This record gives sequence, C-alpha cells and structure tokens, in this order.
Amino acid sequence: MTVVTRLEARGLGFAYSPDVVVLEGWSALFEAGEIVAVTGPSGAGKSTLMYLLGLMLVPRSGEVLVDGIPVAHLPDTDRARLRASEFGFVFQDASLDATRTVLDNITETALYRRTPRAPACVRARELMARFGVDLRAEHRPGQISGGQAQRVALCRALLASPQIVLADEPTGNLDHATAEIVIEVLHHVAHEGGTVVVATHDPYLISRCTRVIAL
Ligand SMILES: Nc1ncnc2c1ncn2[C@@H]1O[C@H](COP(=O)(O)OP(=O)(O)OP(=O)(O)O)[C@@H](O)[C@H]1O
Repeated sequence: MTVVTRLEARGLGFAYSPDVVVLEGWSALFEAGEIVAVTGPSGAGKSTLMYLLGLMLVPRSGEVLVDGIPVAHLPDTDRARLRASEFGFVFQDASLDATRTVLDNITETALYRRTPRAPACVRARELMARFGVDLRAEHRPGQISGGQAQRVALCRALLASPQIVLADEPTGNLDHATAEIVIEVLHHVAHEGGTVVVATHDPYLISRCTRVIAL
C-alpha cells in the first residue's frame, strides 16, 4: 500500500449557498504521526471541513492534497477509490445502515475495495472486541446504544487500516473509559505513521491531541 505522509488543505473555500459561506481561503498541513484537533464553536464549519478533507464535498476554491497531489477535483469515481483505500471516516452521527447488521455495516466498505469477506470479518471481529461491541455483531443499529453505534462507526473506519483517519466528534457519546479506548486507538494509528484529524468540542480529547487548530 502507498504510505501517505501528508494531508494538506490549501486555500479551501466552501459555501452551501451564497449566504452560507463556511470556509474562505483556509489552509493547514497535517503530518503523519499527528493527531490534530480541529475545534471551534457550533456552526463554525468543523464537519464541513472534515467532509472536504475526506473528499466527500468538493471545495468551490482551493485544493486538498494527499502527499502533494491535488485530489479535491478528481472525478467522483477516483475520489471514491482514494477514499476507500486511504481514508477512514467517522461521521458525527455514526451513519450506520439501519437495515443491515453491525457486522455487515463494518465490513461493507471491504466490498468497495474488493477485499474478500472472510478476512474482512476476522479483522472486523478483532476491532469489535477491542472496542467492546463484539457481542452486538448480529444486532441492527436500532438495537444498540448511541455510544455503541459510535464505536461500530470507528470499527468501520479502521477496517482497512487507513493512512488518514478523519473523525467528527469520535468521543461525543462515550463515557470516559470508552473514550479513552478510542483515544488510545487513534494514538496507535498515529504511532504507526497514520495522520489523524478530529473535529471536537471535548476538552479531554483536545488535551490528548498533539496539536490544536481553532476554526
Ligand atoms: N447541508 C447543509 N446545507 C446548508 N447549510 C449547511 C449544511 N450543513 C451545514 N450547514 C451550515 O454550515 C455551517 C457549518 O456547519 P458545520 O456542520 O460544518 O459546523 P460545525 O462546526 O461542525 O458545527 P457543530 O459543532 O454544531 O457540529 C452552519 O452554519 C450550518 O448551518
């Protein structure tokens, strides 16, 4: 696998409509081995920034660069491929498919990468055990708690051992002990050479990051 060493936002601008301008000329560099907290008041644009960095939204100006290569304006299929191979994304609301089991939710991204299901399930079960949700593998998202759903979303994001992990309020619904497990896993990703960006209000998570950027 290509080892990604750097994620960069260069002069990013984004607006949902002419009167909802969220970012203007926003730049930052995220290096491998870092856990960067993006903070700011509600509505400042943290989630929007994560969607831009995660190539789910296209900026109206500026670029996102992965290892110096501009990727924000690639065709949809190329961005989707890059997302599947290099990025793990944890959404603020977990965004699980209510019709599928927890295990299927975690392993579904393996399909996009054409990874065989059996090894994906082994890895998914390892992650579930680590986050304490292994007993919920056959449940549907409607049958688990918000904190469990958030941990399931983390398992899904980490399934492919991505080089870049973007997490929107990853400790938002978690008690201290579970948040600590999540933070340790994010540190492990960074220690292995990954780049981690978290959008958060959580003072404890912020204190455990290696750098803080305020929006
Ligand atoms: N789909 C959308 N359409 C229109 N406006 C939107 C949309 N999503 C977000 N916004 C607006 O864009 C701005 C930034 O929203 P965003 O969710 O990125 O902020 P945030 O900093 O993550 O907030 P929070 O901390 O409350 O999650 C807000 O004013 C929000 O109302």
